[in-house]
Amino acid sequence: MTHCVALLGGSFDPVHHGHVALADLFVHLLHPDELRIMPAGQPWQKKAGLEAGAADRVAMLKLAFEDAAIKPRIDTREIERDTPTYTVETLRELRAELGPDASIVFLMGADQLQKLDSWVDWQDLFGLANFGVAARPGYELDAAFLPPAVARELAPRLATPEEVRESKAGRVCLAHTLAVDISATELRAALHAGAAADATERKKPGALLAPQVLDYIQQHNLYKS
Ligand SMILES: Nc1ncnc2c1ncn2[C@@H]1O[C@H](COP(=O)(O)OP(=O)(O)OP(=O)(O)O)[C@@H](O)[C@H]1O
Ligand SMILES: O=C(O)c1ccc[n+]([C@@H]2O[C@H](COP(=O)([O-])O)[C@@H](O)[C@H]2O)c1
Repeated sequence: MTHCVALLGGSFDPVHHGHVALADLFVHLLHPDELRIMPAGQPWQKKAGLEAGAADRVAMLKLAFEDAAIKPRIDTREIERDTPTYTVETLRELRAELGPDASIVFLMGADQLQKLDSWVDWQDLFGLANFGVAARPGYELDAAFLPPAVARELAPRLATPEEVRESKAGRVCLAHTLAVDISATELRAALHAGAAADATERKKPGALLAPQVLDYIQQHNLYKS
């Protein structure tokens, strides 16, 4: 059986139930040998920058995934790099480390697929890894709603989870069943609003992330002011 590594990259500012559900879904679909979580160092498309520091984002990831079906390795290489975070660079490194035969599956939500053609050297990504893309409320997975260049690139690559698991790169599995309407943007806003959130229609932070992560945020005074 092919050695399979599922990889979830993200800003995780902070990690929330949507991230854990996305990773869990693909662990169940792919049965990977390894799950890696890769916090971005300098996610260049997030123009406003990140609010929490790298050490806090890593600490929160460890807490959020402590009960996961497969205990992930938190891979900090993108944080240690002092240049903007380009996935193509990370996947080149990983391919060199894992060898030509490993199945690498980069996981993402539908919002990222919608703008995949804005990623640096995006067409090279398919030579390096497979992709597992999950539905996300507010974003379409259907080809008719994707940028035409992305839809064209995807069409011949669509595959079942079993095919992706046994393929080293170039295949894409779409998972339509995820429906977690949570974003870190909304979560940061709820945390900043604090007690005021109780008096509004806003969802409470406790509904959006793991209790141990919320405790960490409160103990370390993150997302205040
Ligand atoms: N609710 C969700 N459902 C499906 N995928 C998600 C969800 N939230 C995040 N993801 C995916 O997880 C990865 C990392 O996301 P990220 O850390 O940027 O969180 P975010 O909630 O999108 O953050 P922000 O609101 O700050 O943009 C991305 O591939 C993103 O598509
Ligand atoms: O390589 C790129 O140009 C690129 C552009 C946008 C996003 N990404 C990656 O996609 C993942 C999710 O990004 P984000 O912004 O939703 O946290 C994370 O691993 C980013 O490094 C990568």
